[in-house]
Amino acid sequence: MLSRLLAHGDFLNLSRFSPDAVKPQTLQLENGVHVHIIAPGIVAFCPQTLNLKSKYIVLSSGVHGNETAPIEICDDLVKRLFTGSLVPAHAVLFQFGNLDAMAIAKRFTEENMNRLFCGAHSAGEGRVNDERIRAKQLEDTMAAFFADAGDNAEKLHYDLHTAIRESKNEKFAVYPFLHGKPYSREQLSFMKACGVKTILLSESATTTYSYHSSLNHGAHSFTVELGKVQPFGQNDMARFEEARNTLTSLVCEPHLSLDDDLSDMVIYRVNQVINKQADDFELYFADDTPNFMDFKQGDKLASETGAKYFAEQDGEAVVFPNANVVIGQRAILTVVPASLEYINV
Ligand SMILES: O=C(O)CCC(=O)N[C@@H](CCC(=O)O)C(=O)O
Ligand SMILES: [Zn+2]
Repeated sequence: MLSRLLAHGDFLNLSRFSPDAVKPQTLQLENGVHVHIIAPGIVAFCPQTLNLKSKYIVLSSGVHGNETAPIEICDDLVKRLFTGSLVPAHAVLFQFGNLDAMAIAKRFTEENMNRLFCGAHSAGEGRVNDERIRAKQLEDTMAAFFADAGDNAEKLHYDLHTAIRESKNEKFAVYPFLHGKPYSREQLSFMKACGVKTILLSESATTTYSYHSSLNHGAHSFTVELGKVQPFGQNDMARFEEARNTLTSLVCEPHLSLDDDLSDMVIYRVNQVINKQADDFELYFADDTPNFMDFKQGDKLASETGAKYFAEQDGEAVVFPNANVVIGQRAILTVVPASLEYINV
């Protein structure tokens, strides 16, 4: 395994197709970088020396198995770190989330992993499926990684996804609920440098991975949506060049110079979180309606036995509409325009 990893860095392929060969171990590359192989799909790289300015960065991808563009970006970074063509300036943990779902090119095998964080993996019936077990492993390995950071180091978590449908704003990020903590102007600049100029303020508690790391580790965290679901190898990676370059700089440059001009950022806040309550939940717009399609006040958005849902304001837009979620889960978010002043940055 080692010779293959050092020659090609194909950690993701090994993890996917020969997981038993991926044994936990720490090695040191010729350039002095320490590599901690933690489990299939989970690996950390640490520079030979860390200092008070070192960042602790978690890049998770593939929490949904068919969201391939970010998996390909992270696979490429991991390959270049293993083979020494990139040298990290900060500690970075890569987590390729749902290896089983990648194998079947599906969002998940049994249960949506991105609803299983903040300990939800162990609630109710407990860790009864592979997604629940893996969500706990992702949480545990993140906790161990951030524990090394101590209290003062900057902790970052970008949970990289792609949307199921087209989006009017192709790249966007969900800023998890901060419970009154300040929003970060620097983080918005970082998103902009990634080509992500649309930000959606969640403003409520969830059990997503980015909310978990924000709440429980005080990390600067985002769910980042890069384009639309495509099979492996079929992404137009040119569309994600800014994200790829900026993530590379984040990992490899001691200090990032970011453009502080946020005037072209588009900020939305969530207005309605519509959870599915009945089997007959139905959307009232076309299947190919893109994310951020806006409606007029009073337009009917969805219905199900016992409830009808309407746009409450002119310009209210839908994000992540999905009638096929399980009962109790989010079937639509609606968002309304907000501003930088609204979040005081
Ligand atoms: O396109 C969709 O419907 C879903 C894309 C996706 O996986 N989005 C994340 C967002 C998580 C968040 O709200 O922070 C998800 O639904 O898990
Ligand atoms: Zn996703």
